[in-house]
Amino acid sequence: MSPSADGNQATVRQMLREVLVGREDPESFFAKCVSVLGHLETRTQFLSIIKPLSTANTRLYSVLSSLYQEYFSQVSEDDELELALALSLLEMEDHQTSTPNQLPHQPGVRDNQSSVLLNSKPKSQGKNCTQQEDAPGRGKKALLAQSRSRSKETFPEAEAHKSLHIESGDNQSLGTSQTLYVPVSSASFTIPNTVPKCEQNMKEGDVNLSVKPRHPKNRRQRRKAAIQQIVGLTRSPSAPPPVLLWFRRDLRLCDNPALIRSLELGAPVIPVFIWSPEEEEGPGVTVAMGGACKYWLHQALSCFCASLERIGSHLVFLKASGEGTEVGSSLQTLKVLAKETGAQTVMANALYEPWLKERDDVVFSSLQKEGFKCKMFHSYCLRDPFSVSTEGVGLRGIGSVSHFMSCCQQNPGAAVGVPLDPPVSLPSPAHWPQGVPLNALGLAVMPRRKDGTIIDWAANIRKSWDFSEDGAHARLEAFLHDGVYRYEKESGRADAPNTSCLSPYLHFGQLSPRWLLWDAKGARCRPPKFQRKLAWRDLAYWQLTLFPDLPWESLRPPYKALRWSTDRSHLKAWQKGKTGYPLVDAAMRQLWLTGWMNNYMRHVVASFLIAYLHLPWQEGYRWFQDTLVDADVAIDAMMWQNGGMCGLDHWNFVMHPVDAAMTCDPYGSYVREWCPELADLPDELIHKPWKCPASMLRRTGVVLGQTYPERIVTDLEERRSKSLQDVALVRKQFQQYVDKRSGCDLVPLPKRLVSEALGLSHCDGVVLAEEKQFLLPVITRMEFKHQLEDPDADAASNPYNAVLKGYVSRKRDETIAFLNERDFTASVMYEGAQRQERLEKDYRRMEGLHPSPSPRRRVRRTPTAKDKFSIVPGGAVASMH
Ligand SMILES: Cc1cc2nc3c(=O)[nH]c(=O)nc-3n(C[C@H](O)[C@H](O)[C@H](O)COP(=O)(O)OP(=O)(O)OC[C@H]3O[C@@H](n4cnc5c(N)ncnc54)[C@H](O)[C@@H]3O)c2cc1C
Repeated sequence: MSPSADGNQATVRQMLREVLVGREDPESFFAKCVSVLGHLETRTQFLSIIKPLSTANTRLYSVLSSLYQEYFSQVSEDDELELALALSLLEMEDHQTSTPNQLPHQPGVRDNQSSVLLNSKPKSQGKNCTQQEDAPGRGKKALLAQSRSRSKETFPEAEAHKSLHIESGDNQSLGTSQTLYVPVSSASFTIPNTVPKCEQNMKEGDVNLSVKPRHPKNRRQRRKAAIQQIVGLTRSPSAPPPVLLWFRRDLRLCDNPALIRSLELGAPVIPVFIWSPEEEEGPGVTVAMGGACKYWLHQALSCFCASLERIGSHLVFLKASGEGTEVGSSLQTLKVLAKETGAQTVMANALYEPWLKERDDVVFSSLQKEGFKCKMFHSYCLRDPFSVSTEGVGLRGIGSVSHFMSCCQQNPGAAVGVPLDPPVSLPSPAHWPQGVPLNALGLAVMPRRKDGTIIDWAANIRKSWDFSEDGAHARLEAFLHDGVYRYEKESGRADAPNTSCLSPYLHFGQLSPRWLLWDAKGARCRPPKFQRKLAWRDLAYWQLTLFPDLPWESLRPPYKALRWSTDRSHLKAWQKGKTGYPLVDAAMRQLWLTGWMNNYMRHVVASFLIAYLHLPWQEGYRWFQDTLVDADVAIDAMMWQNGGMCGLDHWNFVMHPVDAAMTCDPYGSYVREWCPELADLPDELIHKPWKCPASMLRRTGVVLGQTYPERIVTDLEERRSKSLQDVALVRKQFQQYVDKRSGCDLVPLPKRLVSEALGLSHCDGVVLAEEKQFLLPVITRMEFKHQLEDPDADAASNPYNAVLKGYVSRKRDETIAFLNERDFTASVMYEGAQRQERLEKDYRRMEGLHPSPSPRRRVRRTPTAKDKFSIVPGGAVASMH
């Protein structure tokens, strides 16, 4: 086959995708196919091009093959030409017949909508058609081309909205066939709020304008009826039952596999959102949906419903219902909905919180038992966390992003694939089920004061964000044009928007990680550090699937016994941004007012809570879950566990509340924005107002303890030492969880990882039966290892003191950036070399040979510290009965 033929076929395949997503109708597709491939090639290749549909979408396949059969079974050239003519003129036909007088006036049809369409009819329409009718002597391709360009000219709204064809009527002669344009994004579809849900169907009523066929047995008519079924917009009793498209945290049109797949079924689609707080919350203390998140969800649902309305559909809101006193469940609600609508298929995109996955498994298996077809798609993470395996990589370094990426590289699983385009229309059911108004879900209920006035705590959040999918794409675009250029080195800056601010959109699935990855890869500036952030996100979900208790239980057993402070006043001060440390306060106020702060600031406030206030990490987690608009159980819990010293990956640093400002807010503008009472202090003192001379405070109107709080703790060094000593104490107390050889903490492994480590299949019963606990040495902060040797030493004398001092951290950032430059390949090669060394060492030991001198290695840590301990332990699994 020639390259150009290859290219043509690729074009045709691309066009076929448009048919699948409803952007093109089968007849136009076939006509274009003949035009692109030519008569002969269409005859020989068409059937093989559409062959995949014979299993994937049988209805579309049969329509296309009947189009093909019909076209090529025409014996006479005249017939062929007539068919081509008919195909090419489909867009003209409606204007011949759909005049107001000719339209049967059906109940429920809103004239104002149809009139928009009808008014746009060109005056010269009759003439155009006559010209077409005069054309039989001309070439088929020319005719098609001419017809297309004319229809664009005369019906610009059709082109603009990529209209669907809703066809009906006898096509024997051009004068009697009918095609109605259904604009999918025009104002003519706006439904007044006052129209009840059932009447909102009337927008679908436009479709009903189609005239009943006069010769139903006519061959072409039958074919068109089939097409109508494919597009799913007919109201005939034989229309396929609707599909329930269950939206959860995938509130988007772009790159939504469940949405596209349900469209491909060719049935009406009923998008539904079910609010079930009990299911969402799961076991333990997840605070899965805090106040800020619920508010975002409310707004996002409202925006998404509007997006669906623009493509001729809408979102049905439901509160989970139960039977009798039973707590409302999604399963029950779906069953009721299926009964009401006659739906036999349910589709959704998967969620990975273990309790939600369990709920989904129960829902789908129970529906399947009752004869429903159910399909779950994967799109929330780049990689399905349940499919990530440590096989071939081992457990060494588990918890770090490099280890996780190694696992993904070694066990690639399903390809990430190409993002899917959004559909331009969504077929609606004949009858919409009765939902509840969005407000009834109670997601954005504001408290009231005693006097009845509303406390609108979300006013600033509203000002700070655009909650729509378009808003997500606008942010992404803005970031890829600007912030991305500074991301590699300056993403820690609090005073400049150098990060993407996409986290809430990713959390609610308004932007898919795959879409983000593709755009980031396609951008002119492609910092590996940014792309690795998506791996961090996946890593968090992987950890949550392995350790479902992640949001409330410390992974390292000894740390559960740590002595924490119970000082509620300190906690309150931290939450309200009144600690007396301007950098911490600015961040906490930004969080309260906008629902967000950048990653660096999250580290600063987390370090302050844990290392200096000695408050348990769970308090920080819970506050974040309630106040962040991107609050994400998996990421938040992983980060707070790491910050709280008990996660898989110890942070090997502690942020100092003043020194950190040298990196993230060197000129004090961030503090000035969020703590305006300090705005007049000079740059060099704005982060430590307690050092200001009294005269300066007077001049700038700052009264410590009045206009700005006094520091709630002043003995920072002592508090750090105390924190270290507490850790040393519990590590001594629970020695069985400390690896004697390396000094690393030992973490009990979940069964899934044990099976992988032992090379067993996941469901192998042997490991489960033996009831053994397997312990793995994990990344451990170097200063803790040293402290174990000298438990009473103070933090300052610890050579591995983890506190970052201003510019040292920037240097560290640069070191890491430098290492990251080689990106993943480098770390994989490094890991590979290390594995090789280990094998060699084991071999020598077994053979009784002298150990070979170890080669010099690059160590990934703060360059100033001496390299006595390695933070990454060996990966041997020990077992305890
Ligand atoms: C204590 C603490 C708690 C956190 N809690 C959350 C949370 O609840 N929800 C949340 O989305 N992020 C959380 N993060 C991670 C990170 O701070 C935010 O994802 C980031 O600040 C969001 O801003 P951005 O979109 O501009 O990020 P960018 O730097 O532009 O990164 C792009 C995306 O990558 C992902 N990402 C970035 N950093 C991380 C990370 N460390 N771990 C996992 N994914 C990451 C996010 O989805 C983010 O939107 C937390 C970090 C800390 C230190």
